[in-house]
Amino acid sequence: MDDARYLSVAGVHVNFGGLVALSDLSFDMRRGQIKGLIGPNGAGKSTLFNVIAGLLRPARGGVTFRGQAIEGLPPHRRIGLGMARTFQNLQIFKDLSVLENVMVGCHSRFGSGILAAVLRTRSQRQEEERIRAIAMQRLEQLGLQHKATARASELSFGEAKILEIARALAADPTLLLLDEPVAGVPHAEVRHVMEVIREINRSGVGILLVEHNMGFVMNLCDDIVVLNYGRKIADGSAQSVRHDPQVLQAYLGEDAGHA
Ligand SMILES: Nc1ncnc2c1ncn2[C@@H]1O[C@H](COP(=O)(O)OP(=O)(O)OP(=O)(O)O)[C@@H](O)[C@H]1O
Repeated sequence: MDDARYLSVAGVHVNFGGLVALSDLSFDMRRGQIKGLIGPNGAGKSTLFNVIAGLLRPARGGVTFRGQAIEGLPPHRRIGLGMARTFQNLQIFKDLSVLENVMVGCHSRFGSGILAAVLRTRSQRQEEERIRAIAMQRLEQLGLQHKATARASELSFGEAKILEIARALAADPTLLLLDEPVAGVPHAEVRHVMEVIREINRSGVGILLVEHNMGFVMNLCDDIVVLNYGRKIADGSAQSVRHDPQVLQAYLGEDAGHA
């Protein structure tokens, strides 16, 4: 397998009726890197994310992950290959405990059949204990273990976002897709979320994230892909992207539009 093309998007084209959402979109992601996906509103970021995660099939083009073509593969099969994701809007179970929320994420890795669930066999109980232990490990890794028995609804917004990341991590991915990890997170908690993501990355997990918070993206990401009107207009380090005339134009143009 080619580490430089751990994830590879090639010539992806998506249209919704007459609207072209992604046009001949290509980029590669190295194994273990943190890559950001940015662009003005409507640029195609969510569409691209959904193509990579398997919620949307491109009209043309393909996606390979760890050398394997995955377009057409449903999301749960991608999890099996080592790809997990979080969502733009919080998708936690507020009435479950923090630990139980993470345990839900582990179930994509394990799975005694439905009969075992009904009979609650010995092997199922053992499996549940294993899942509980793994979920607890994830909480410890992300510094949320002290909240394990709290209801998810009691968490701060930043902690809830971290809980969602912990749940995705429970599937033991090698690539984590984060959809706006600090959207709505109060300024005071943003740095903490950034540290958590860095820590996950240090443990060997690659991160691809969509985010509007520019300071967050510039600080955190090794590389950044910039989209505008469904096309890639830049792909490189924060330093190079920050000064790219096309990128400046895309954002300034948008500001001018809102003025
Ligand atoms: N299901 C859909 N049906 C029709 N048009 C859609 C659909 N999803 C997205 N679009 C359109 O495709 C384009 C790209 O949308 P997308 O949501 O991918 O952009 P984005 O960069 O994620 O935007 P934002 O930053 O606002 O979330 C937009 O013009 C949007 O209106």
